[in-house]
Formats: sequence, C-alpha cells, structure tokens
Amino acid sequence: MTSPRTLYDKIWDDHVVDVLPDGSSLLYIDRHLVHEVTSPQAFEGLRVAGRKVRHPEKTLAVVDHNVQTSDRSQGIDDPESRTQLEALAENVRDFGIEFYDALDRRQGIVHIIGPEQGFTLPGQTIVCGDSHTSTHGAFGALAHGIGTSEVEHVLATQTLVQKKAKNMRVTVDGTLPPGVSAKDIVLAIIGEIGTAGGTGHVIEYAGEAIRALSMEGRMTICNMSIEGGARAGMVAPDATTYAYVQGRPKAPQGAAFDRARAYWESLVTDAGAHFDREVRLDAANLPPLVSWGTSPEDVISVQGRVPDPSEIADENKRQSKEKALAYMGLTPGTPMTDIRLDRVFIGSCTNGRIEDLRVVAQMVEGRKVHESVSAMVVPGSGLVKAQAEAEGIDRILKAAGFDWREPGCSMCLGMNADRLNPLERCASTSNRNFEGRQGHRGRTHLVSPAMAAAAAVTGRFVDIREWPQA
Ligand SMILES: CC(C)[C@H](C(=O)O)[C@@H](O)C(=O)O
Repeated sequence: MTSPRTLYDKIWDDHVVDVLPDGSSLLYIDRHLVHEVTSPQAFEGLRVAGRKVRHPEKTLAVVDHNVQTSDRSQGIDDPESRTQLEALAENVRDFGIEFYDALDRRQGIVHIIGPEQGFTLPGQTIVCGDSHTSTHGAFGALAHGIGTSEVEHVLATQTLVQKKAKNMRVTVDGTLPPGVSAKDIVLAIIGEIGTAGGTGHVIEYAGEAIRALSMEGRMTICNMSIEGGARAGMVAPDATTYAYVQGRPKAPQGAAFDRARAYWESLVTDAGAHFDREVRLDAANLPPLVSWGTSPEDVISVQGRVPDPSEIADENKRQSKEKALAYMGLTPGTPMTDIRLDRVFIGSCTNGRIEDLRVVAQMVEGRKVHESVSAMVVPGSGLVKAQAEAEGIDRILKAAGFDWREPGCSMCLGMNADRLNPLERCASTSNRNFEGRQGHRGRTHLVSPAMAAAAAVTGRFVDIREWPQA
C-alpha cells in the first residue's frame, strides 16, 4: 500500500521524468507563461544555441509589466518599454508562440489571462518567469516562478530541474465576517508566519473559509504565497474550480473535460498525509487589515494603531521596523484610521479580477472620490475590462471620479508610466509594499479592494465593517 500523499506530492509524482544523482528531479512542465520582462535573454539563448521551442502549443506569451494603461492605439511612449514589448513580439514571431499583444482584447496580466483562457488547469505544472505564478495554484496546480535561465530551459525542453519542497498546510476555519475578504486572509497569514515563514515549503490552503471562496478569492490567496516565502500555494480543486474552468477557450471540452475531471477529483490530500508544518487561523476573528510598513508581514487591523518598534526585543528587527516607519512617514501610536491617503490603486494580479471590481463599484456607487485623492482602477485583463463595462461598473467608477484604465500591471510596480510621486501615500490592492515599489520614495499600504474603495471616498482608512449601505 502506498503511504498517504498530499496534493503537492501527487502532482509532483505525476510529473517526475527522471531523478538526478543529487536527489533533484527533472519535472515535466505542462504550461509555460511568458512575459516581456524575463524572457528576452532566454530567447536569445535559444538563438545562440540554434534551438527551437520544444512545445510552442504549451507556451503562451503576453505583455503586461511595461504596457501603458492610457490609450495605446498610437503605440507606447516610453522608449525602454517599447523596446521590451517589441522584443517579445519579435521572439514570439520567430519561435511560433501564441501571443496577446497590447491591442489584443485578451491581453492582460499574465496571471489573470492564464486562468481566464483555461490555459491554467488543475493538476498541471505551470511556470513563468515571475514570482506571482503561485496564483495558478488556486486551481490545484503546482505553479511557481522561475528565473530567466530556467525560462530558457523550459522553452528548449519543456522540463525543469527542481528539488522537492516540504509540505505546509494553512487551514482557515470558520466563516469570514462581512467586509473581510480573501486579501485579509492572506495578509493575516503573512502577518502570522512572516515573510520567511513559508521558505522551502509549498503551502496547501485548506479549511472551510478557503472552500467557501470563489476562484478569484483563491487566486488572491495563492498569489501572495510568495510574499510569505513559499514558492507555491495551492488549493485542492473542487466543484467551484470545475465550474470556473468548464467552457473556457483552452480547457478540455465535452468528453475530454469529463475524463480530465475524473482525474482532477483524485487531486486531494489523503487522510493522514504528512505535513512538515501546520498553521491554523479562524476566519471569524479576522478584521480588515492594512499594512503599515515596507514588508507584507507588517500588517495590523484597521482598528489598530501604528506599532511601536521600541517594544521589539531583537535589535535587528527593531531597527528594520524603525526604518520602515521612517520611510512610511508614520508615528507609533497613530490610529490607522487617522492615516490620510493621496492615491488609491485598484488592480494587479492580486486584486484586478472582475469580483474585485464588483466590490469596489458596490462600495462607491453614488459616492465621490475624496477631493484630496487621485484614484485609479486598472482591470487585470481586456476581458475583465469588457465584462466590467458590460455590467456598468466603469460608469459607476467614472461617475465617482475614478480613472478607468487599460489593463496591465500598472502601479503595482514602477515598470511603466503609472507611479507614485515621492512621499505620496497610496492605498493599494497590490502585493508588495517594498521601498520604491510603486515609485521612488512612494508609500504603499496594502489593503483589500473594499478597503481601497472606502479609502478613495473618505481620503483615509476606515473600518468598512461600518460602511453604510448605499
Ligand atoms: C518582473 C518580475 C520578475 C517580478 C516578479 O517576478 O515578481 C514582478 O512581477 C514583481 O511582481 O515584482
């Protein structure tokens, strides 16, 4: 009898091509997503070596980090960004890879378009030269970021050398209170385990609160696994997953779907399987969270106060948190609800999906963006944008004074024209609050879409559990 296995063990075992002398394995890769930032040298390497892409049909390319989110019918203004976009266009042409360019309506953030197209499926190994590839684990796939030399390896061979990680399970019991969302769950997890807490592990998210989430919510959680130090995060597929996948352009259809589903249903952790680390959280106790520092672990309840680093015993940690507060321009003891915002950014591979935009529209309908705030909404993909427009979400947001943009990574990171000015303070639905992440000396507070929407209207953080219904 085989010993009980985790979901991660099962997907791993199903993809091992060979075990190498040093104990690492050669894994078969089912899906390879490519964007403009981490692929140019990889394609160049293939050219130099005279190699082809082994499986162009298992590779999908899109531009996202460098695209402008204003009108792009006249091309991209910034010369550096233009060079990156043109390089990818040339590479996909030369190597015969399917590509969504800046004008394609399917274009969007790589981690949003994969699921949307049904390119991302349960049970797969999925890689991309991007740390937030962990997003795709929401489908019960083993998905993680790789470096550019690995991108070249996967392009050339459709395989990747990997060492198996340890198993970690994060169980979120109970029911989320109104106003508290998947983003708060994942911020709470990172706040609890720290940014190194998942190092060397693949996290499986389980429990009633995870099961109750939509695919969008599960993607938000898996997306930020990397911020908790884990390479990958995953949720076992279930009826919610199959309903999302069925009928998508690249998903198996008809009898092939039924056969695939029969296999997917086996992708659950067996009773008694071993986890190297277990963490438990109760969803019912979670408040809306706000980050106060320059690391995603620096989170506190919206009802809390800016923490006082002088209370930290460890000197290195104390100094680093003092530095974070100085960077953020915050004084210990300040109520989080006294913090005033200059900018609001709603979007990114963490929270740029239709469900996120629906929540924002619902919060701000009939209200106005605060006079001291400039707020932008950047749909995660052209299809998210089209769906939002079909539902009238764009009209609600524009009437409230939001800037409604074209899809891309936008102000999640300063790789395009959307940036904070020095010292500007931003409520952001993105995933990283590192120094300079959203622009030189910009100050980022990570929050959920609902919290960002309320901050846009009031100009400060508010406890959305008390938000009056329109
Ligand atoms: C550009 C890319 C290498 C980077 C990553 O891998 O994370 C980016 O997507 C980010 O979010 O910082």
